[in-house]
Amino acid sequence: MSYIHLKLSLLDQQTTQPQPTRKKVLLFDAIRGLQYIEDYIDERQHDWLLDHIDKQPWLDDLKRRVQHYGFKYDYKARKVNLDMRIGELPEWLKRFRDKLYKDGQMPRAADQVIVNEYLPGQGIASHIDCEPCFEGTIVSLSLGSGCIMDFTNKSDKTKKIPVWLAPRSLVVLNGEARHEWLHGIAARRSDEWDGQKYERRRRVSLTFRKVIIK
Ligand SMILES: O=C(O)CCC(=O)C(=O)O
Ligand SMILES: [Fe+2]
Repeated sequence: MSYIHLKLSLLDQQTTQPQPTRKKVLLFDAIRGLQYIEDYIDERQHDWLLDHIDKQPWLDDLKRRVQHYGFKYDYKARKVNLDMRIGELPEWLKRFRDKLYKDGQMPRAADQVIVNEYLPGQGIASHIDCEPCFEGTIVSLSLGSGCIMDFTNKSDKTKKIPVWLAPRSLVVLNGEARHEWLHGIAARRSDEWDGQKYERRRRVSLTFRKVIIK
């Protein structure tokens, strides 16, 4: 991509999707334990992280591409154990793992990270992250495109709450948000937010977790 293209795509990003104006931390009355932090990382950190991710190999055994760090997660068996340990998180991820811990976003430092890539039209089915596999705090950092994540109440599926995830934002699931609500991203090419339609672009997310070793 040429410099001009890059500039244009950044400009495009600024004008076509809702952008964070100032640091905003949102708590949701309806979903206890859900926290949304805009501008969790700055643009330099965002680009640095994406750059590192794009230098690593991707797995494409799912509908979307993923990278697993620390431990491999078995989506079919919904399990993770010591046999699936890959090793320490790479240095470039440790920085953010440490930041999350120091900022108090995670009570224990993460030892597993999954990177998900979503091209326009791709999503992730509604789910609750494996409860016996991972501790009670799950954190997800968004890069690239914004998108809507839907939260659906586990015991009343008519309760569905959309949350806009802007690039560079952090979403933190604890308590009910972690255990009583499913989260998912619809597989579509655009999102409607505040009465406006936003075309999706490539989104990359990093989900930080602490594995429960039995
Ligand atoms: O893309 C995201 O922000 C969430 C990913 C997710 O829910 C997961 O990997 O379990
Ligand atoms: Fe999840």
